[in-house]
Amino acid sequence: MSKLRVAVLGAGGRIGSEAVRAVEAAEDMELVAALGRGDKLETLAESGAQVAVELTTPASVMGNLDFCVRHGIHAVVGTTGWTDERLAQLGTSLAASPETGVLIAPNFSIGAVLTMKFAEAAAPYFESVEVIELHHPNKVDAPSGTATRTAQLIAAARERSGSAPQPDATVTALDGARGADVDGVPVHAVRLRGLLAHQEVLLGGEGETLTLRHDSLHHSSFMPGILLGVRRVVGAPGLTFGLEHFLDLK
Ligand SMILES: NC(=O)C1=CN([C@@H]2O[C@H](COP(=O)(O)OP(=O)(O)OC[C@H]3O[C@@H](n4cnc5c(N)ncnc54)[C@H](OP(=O)(O)O)[C@@H]3O)[C@@H](O)[C@H]2O)C=CC1
Ligand SMILES: O=C(O)C1=N[C@H](C(=O)O)C[C@H](O)C1
Repeated sequence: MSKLRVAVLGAGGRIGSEAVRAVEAAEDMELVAALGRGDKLETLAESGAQVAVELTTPASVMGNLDFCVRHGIHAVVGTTGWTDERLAQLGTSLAASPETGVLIAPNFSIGAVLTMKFAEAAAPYFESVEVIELHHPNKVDAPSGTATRTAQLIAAARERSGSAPQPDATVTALDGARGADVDGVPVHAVRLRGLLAHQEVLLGGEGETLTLRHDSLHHSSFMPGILLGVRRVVGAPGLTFGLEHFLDLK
């Protein structure tokens, strides 16, 4: 069987460099390009890549994806910064290249995907829900893509089940004291030397709390998800948002 030809964009970065090693080690894949900032995207087209793994920055991702989609190169995207406007723009590009698949995964680690699922399931049963994400201090954005997605899933689940707005009688003396508001769910971002990528979902009801916590202790936690995404995206035209769609989760 021929190997999948894979390129990594952002190959010199924290997660990109780990992805390069993971693709090189995968028996069913061949690393055909490893691009950093300043490398010409034409190299990507010339490499014959079937799939590009996009792990750059929110400022670079749209241009890179536009190039990939125009050249019929499938993409597995971990880069953050997704807004409705950006997704609509990507949708327009994909409409012109309907065979091409793009997976955007706010988080590639199985534990983080499960935390999102559990939070979504639990949210309607508690009056209060807050999300705390904790990352290394070199992270470029806040809140994390994972926390934003988690809060969106929580809010949608509560809306579907007719949950009341969260109780909160606080009058804040300082802006930001209650975190960011993502669809009505408070999201707090911690940046701390020594951490990698962590998240807690705090749920509170009458006389009880439930805490869901996930810890990525090493960038290797994201690699099985990236490799799964590469294998599956070639058969999934259009946009897939969230790795859960490629997992057999009940
Ligand atoms: N979905 C997931 O599971 C995960 C997602 N992420 C996300 O991935 C992204 C990268 O994170 P991280 O590795 O920590 O960040 P880094 O800053 O370590 O890496 C980003 C890399 O991309 C390079 N780069 C920037 N622009 C381009 C470009 N146009 N073409 C090619 N390379 C480019 C940078 O080069 P230079 O240094 O020269 O600027 C840098 O080497 C972030 O958005 C992060 O949130 C991270 C971990 C897991
Ligand atoms: O920048 C990181 O490190 C991470 N970014 C992603 C995010 O913003 O959710 C995924 C993970 O949290 C690591």
